[in-house]
Amino acid sequence: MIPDLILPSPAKLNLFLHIVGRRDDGYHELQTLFQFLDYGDELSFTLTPGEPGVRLAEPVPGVDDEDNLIVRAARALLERVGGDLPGVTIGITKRLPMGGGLGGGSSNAATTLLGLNHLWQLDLSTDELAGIGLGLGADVPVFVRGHAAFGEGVGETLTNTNPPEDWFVVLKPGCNINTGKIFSEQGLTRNTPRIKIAPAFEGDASRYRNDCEDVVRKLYPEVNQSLEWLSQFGPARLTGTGACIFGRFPTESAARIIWESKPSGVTGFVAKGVNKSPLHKKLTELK
Ligand SMILES: C[C@](O)(CO)[C@H](O)COP(=O)(O)OP(=O)(O)OC[C@H]1O[C@@H](n2ccc(N)nc2=O)[C@H](O)[C@@H]1O
Ligand SMILES: Nc1ncnc2c1ncn2[C@@H]1O[C@H](COP(=O)(O)OP(=O)(O)OP(=O)(O)O)[C@@H](O)[C@H]1O
Repeated sequence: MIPDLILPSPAKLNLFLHIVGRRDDGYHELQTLFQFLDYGDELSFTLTPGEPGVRLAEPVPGVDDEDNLIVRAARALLERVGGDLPGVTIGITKRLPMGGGLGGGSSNAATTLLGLNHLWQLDLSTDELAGIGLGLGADVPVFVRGHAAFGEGVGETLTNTNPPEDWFVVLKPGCNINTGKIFSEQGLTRNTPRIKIAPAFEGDASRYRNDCEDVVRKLYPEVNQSLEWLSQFGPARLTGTGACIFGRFPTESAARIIWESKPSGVTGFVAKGVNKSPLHKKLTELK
């Protein structure tokens, strides 16, 4: 069957990630710089008027359909709008590693919210969709809003910004990292001084860091080794709570030269940093 809509579900990088405090409910307050990559998963939406409800064309390996953020996003939207809507089957081409710090699941949730808002002609505002998204995960709102941003709170307070659109080598060390585990580590830095103004770009690499990096390096030697290798060519950093790491390069060819020389067995990809999400670019083209 030909899908009614095919949309990208891009990755994000945390160009830096500072932990500046902890809320009473245990969640950590962050200051982070989000940028999108022109690389990610793809979702396809096929309306099934004779068959109500939401279903996945195929399960994502290792994730129960009921827990899948795509299904949870669609159900949250249905709950918000009620009414009699045509059913939908959602297919996924998964390229982003799970537990990689690239926000794959969160991005899938955002693409589902925006895709169904479009297909079902719901006309919900971005604020409403970001609000529904926040209920699904802290990283969902930035994917719903679709612009590179300085994130505060748990990532829901977003100020648009325009970091340079450099090229990145993203490496996936051979381990999956559970976000909750890293945030519960005793040795985590939790008191980085707050930055007062949203940085226009990342600037001086030594001033901004990923506060999860030291803990992750100690717990996962694979991440430590990959960071040591990539940092030979310039500053290399962890995204989110890992496991992926990235190095930035001014041109595609510079990034590809490093990519071609990576140690055998290391996976990952080369992608461009973009300040407008590929999802929003596609939706604008459709309008
Ligand atoms: C690390 C980031 O990727 C940075 O963009 C995000 O903050 C993580 O967001 P996420 O994947 O949506 O994380 P969640 O699935 O909501 O959180 C998993 C667990 O990590 C802990 N957690 C998460 C985010 C946060 N700001 N503080 C936390 O302490 C909580 O124990 C939570 O139960
Ligand atoms: N559609 C989905 N795609 C990927 N993971 C999903 C999905 N739905 C639910 N999950 C669950 O979410 C977990 C985190 O996956 P995700 O790909 O978002 O990790 P991540 O890149 O580390 O995210 P973050 O950067 O937000 O911490 C997975 O281990 C999986 O159990």
